[in-house]
Amino acid sequence: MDDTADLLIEARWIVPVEPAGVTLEEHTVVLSGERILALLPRDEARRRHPAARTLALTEHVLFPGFVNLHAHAAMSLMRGIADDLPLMRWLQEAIWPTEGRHVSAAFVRDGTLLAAAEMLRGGTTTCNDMYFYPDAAADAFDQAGMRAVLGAVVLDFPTPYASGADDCLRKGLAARDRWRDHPRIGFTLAPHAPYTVSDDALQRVASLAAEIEVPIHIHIHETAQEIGDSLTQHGTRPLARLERLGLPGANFIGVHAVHLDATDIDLLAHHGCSVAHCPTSNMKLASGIAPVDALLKRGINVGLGTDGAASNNRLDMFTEMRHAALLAKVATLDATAVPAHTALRMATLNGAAALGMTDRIGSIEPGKLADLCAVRLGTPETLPCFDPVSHLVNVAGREHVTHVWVDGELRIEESKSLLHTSDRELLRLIAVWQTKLVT
Ligand SMILES: CSC[C@H]1O[C@@H](n2cnc3c(O)ncnc32)[C@H](O)[C@@H]1O
Ligand SMILES: [Zn+2]
Repeated sequence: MDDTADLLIEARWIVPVEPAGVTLEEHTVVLSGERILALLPRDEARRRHPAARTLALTEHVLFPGFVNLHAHAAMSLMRGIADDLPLMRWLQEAIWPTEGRHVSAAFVRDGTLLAAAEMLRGGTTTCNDMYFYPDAAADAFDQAGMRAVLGAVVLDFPTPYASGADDCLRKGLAARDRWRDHPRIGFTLAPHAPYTVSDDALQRVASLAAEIEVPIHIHIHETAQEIGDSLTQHGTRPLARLERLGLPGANFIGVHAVHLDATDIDLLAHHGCSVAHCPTSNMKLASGIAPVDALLKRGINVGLGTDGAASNNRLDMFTEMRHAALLAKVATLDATAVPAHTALRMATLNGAAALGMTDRIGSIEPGKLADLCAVRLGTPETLPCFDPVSHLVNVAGREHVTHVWVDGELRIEESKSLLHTSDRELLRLIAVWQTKLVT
């Protein structure tokens, strides 16, 4: 690594997330190109690196960019089209028919540009996405300058994207090949859910994921109906069926994981699986409350996701942290469940861990990539501030984000987007889609 310092970011507070529980005052993050060179007391950084540019964030907290561990970015074009429905009616009566009529590579590219703009403005620097046309989504994330992990989705029925599971895998692997050397784009295998993918296809996913060394990203145990249907159709709970087919392992990201009994939790812990907790989506679709406190106490890695904007209806990791913390307290009747520093770790380092990326992102440590977010805590509604981590979860929101870096590149400056696609052009694109979707 080149050790020429380019930029000194001096902040009132720095929360590196690792080591856990540490908040540094009057420190500096030293950047060299796309990497973090050092984390030093302010005066020492100035002394050691007198030639570097300096950015003084005098009333801000600096922390690692959020890792959104589960999203369907392009669904932002369907924000608000189907509120107040439970999951299966939401999918079958509203979402799948709309997807059937409108989803195309252009839809995914434009919808993902919209989502990336929203996520970056809210401090999210990495998105673990799952949607049709991952190649088009990768294009959009690349253009926005975000880091993304795209799911090579697998569904066992025909969609506008593919004729079935084999076609999905062929297209997903081709997309992965095209993006193989890109520094900010990665891939997972993403079977949609146990109830939409056959045993044969799931087995193929398990062996392929081991062969090409990518994570498996799948919705699991989202509703009580999913468990009941699986027992009727397969004679087992969904996770037990996936275990029989060889899917759970350290590379397994189970999304939602709401309806878990003791054997399910044992299984997740035994195989070293991760869970993507989506508290807002789980509340909005009335799916239930995931037993996050119990999962964390069993040592299971739990990250946070927004799900898509059609079931949330925002892509806002501040909201997810707050909902995760509050839901855990109300579910356990224990006010100590999911304290603020745990919620922040779930939204950053735990997401990176689920994706196998802790060597690169998720915390502010020398050698890691400079994916960073600054939040201003100097406004009347954020003062006084005794603990900036408590404020990030309980007080601040995405409206307080001022600066966001991805790979050391400034993407949001003084709350203004520096995106490749101008705000005006993006709004024009979205207006065209809105008209199409209602006709
Ligand atoms: C295979 S692409 C993604 C597919 O999943 C649908 N979807 C979005 N949110 C959820 C959810 O919470 N549970 C299950 N399926 C979901 C989306 O509409 C696409 O069809
Ligand atoms: Zn989802």
